Amino acid sequence: MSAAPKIRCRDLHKAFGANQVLRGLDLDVMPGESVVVIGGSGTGKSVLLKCILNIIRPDSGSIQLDGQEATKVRGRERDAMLRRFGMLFQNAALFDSLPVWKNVAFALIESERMDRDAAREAAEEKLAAVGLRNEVADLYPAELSGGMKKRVGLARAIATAPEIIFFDEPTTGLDPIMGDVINELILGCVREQNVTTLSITHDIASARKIGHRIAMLHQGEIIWTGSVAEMDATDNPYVQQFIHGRAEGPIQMPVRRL
Ligand SMILES: Nc1ncnc2c1ncn2[C@@H]1O[C@H](COP(=O)(O)OP(=O)(O)OP(=O)(O)O)[C@@H](O)[C@H]1O
Repeated sequence: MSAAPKIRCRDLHKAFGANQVLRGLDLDVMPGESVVVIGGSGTGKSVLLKCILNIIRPDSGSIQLDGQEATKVRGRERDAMLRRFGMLFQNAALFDSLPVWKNVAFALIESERMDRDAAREAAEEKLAAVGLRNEVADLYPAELSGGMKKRVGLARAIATAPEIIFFDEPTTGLDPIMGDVINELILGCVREQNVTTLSITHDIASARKIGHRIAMLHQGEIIWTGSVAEMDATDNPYVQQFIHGRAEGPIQMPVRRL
């Protein structure tokens, strides 16, 4: 691994009104590294991804991609930056009105102006890479199971051969076996395409499998980071509570007692 991070976040702050979500967040993701951000519901994991994707503008702080400040780019420069990313959304976010192959080839057709035949061929190749047969190419998203939708979402995320892929809850809503199939596919993509990935998940089994490094987000900051083995060995009470899913501990969930 080279010494310069692919993604470098420093002292990120983001509030929505009185709700201080990010409060001085620092995070580095090295080239070819797979980092998984864990943390409770509403801690700001999605806000962090959206800040890096330049969908939400942080109030202050810096986000650098290969050393280039990402928070300031606008217009075409921003579009060019976004094209370097692939994204697998939590609900796969497929276009219901388009057949599977057009969903997969969407960016190839729209941004890269690939002709129809070449785009179809590329889509079928990516579908095969995620274990889906050609017959699926002409189906519509409504005809797919949740696991198939995730695979199609993954095929779309890798279609443009991005340098960085974001995975937003890649296994949520899937049974453990299909969840593991998706984890394996993610690992395969990371290995074969040498991409850098940043994932957010509640699923500790998934984090263990796909993460070279785990980063725990709590109260707007990354409070702990380390390998899976270090996560298991740490006596950090926040990490321990989270990975063991205990209600009791330093992390207080805002629940109303009846
Ligand atoms: N566009 C927005 N406008 C106002 N508040 C927002 C907006 N986006 C997020 N928030 C708030 O920011 C906080 C963090 O939300 P976020 O979606 O990042 O949480 P999360 O860690 O991804 O949670 P989960 O694991 O439940 O998906 C929440 O309190 C949420 O209400």
